[in-house]
Amino acid sequence: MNKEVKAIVIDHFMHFDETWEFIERVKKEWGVSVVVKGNERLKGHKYGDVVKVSELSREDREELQRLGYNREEFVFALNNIAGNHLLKTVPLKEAVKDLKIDALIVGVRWDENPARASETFFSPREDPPHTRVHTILLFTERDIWEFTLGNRLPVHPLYYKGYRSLDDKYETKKVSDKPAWEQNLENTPERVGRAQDKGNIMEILRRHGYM
Ligand SMILES: Nc1ncnc2c1ncn2[C@@H]1O[C@H](COP(=O)(O)OS(=O)(=O)O)[C@@H](OP(=O)(O)O)[C@H]1O
Repeated sequence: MNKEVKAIVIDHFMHFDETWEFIERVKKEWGVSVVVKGNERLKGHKYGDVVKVSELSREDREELQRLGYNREEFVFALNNIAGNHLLKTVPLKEAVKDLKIDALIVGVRWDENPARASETFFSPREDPPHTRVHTILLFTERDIWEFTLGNRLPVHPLYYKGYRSLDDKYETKKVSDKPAWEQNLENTPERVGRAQDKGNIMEILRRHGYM
C-alpha cells in the first residue's frame, strides 16, 4: 500500500477490545499507516455519564449549537445526537483539517440506511472543505462478504461470533449465533444491533458531516 495513504480511526472511547486488536493486526500484516483521532476534550467521561453543555469547551458548545441542540445536558453515549456528533463527527472533521486531507474514502453503502440511499460517489463537503469518496456505495451486504471471504481479507473476530454490524461495545448487540455471512442477509436488517440507527438520528447527523 502507498505509504502516503493513511487510514483514520475515529476513537469514540467505546470501541471493543477486539476492534483495537484487529486494527493492530491489520496495521502489522498490511503495513497500513493508521492515525487515531478522538475528541480529547471529552476524554475521561464514562459511558452513561450525564455531561453538562455549559461545562464543554467553546468548540464543542458551538458544534452543538450548529446542530440545533439546545438542551442543557446529554448522555455520554453514541445513541443520542449530541454524544454521537461530539464523539464521532467532530474528531473526524478535526482530522480532515489537521491532516489537510483532500479526499476521504468512506465505506458507506446505499442499502445500509435510508439516510445514505442518495449519497454520491464523489461528495463535496464544506466543513472543512474536502471530498468524500464513496467507493462501495452500490455493494450489498452479501457483496461485502463475498468479496471479503473470496479474497481472504482479514475479518474482525466479532463477525464470527454473530455480530452483524459493529460500533461501540456498550450498545452494539450480537444478533445471532451464526457468523455474519451465514445469517439471513437478504431478509433481516443489517443494523438492527446498532443503537444509533434508531429513529431519524442518522439523517440529522449526516446533515452535519457524519459518515
Ligand atoms: N470509528 C471509525 N473510524 C473511522 N471510520 C469509520 C468509523 N466508523 C465508521 N467509519 C467509516 O464509515 C463507514 C461505514 O461504517 P458504519 O456504517 O459502521 O459507520 S457508522 O458507525 O454508522 O459511521 C466505514 O466503512 P467500513 O470500514 O467499510 O465499514 C468507515 O469508512
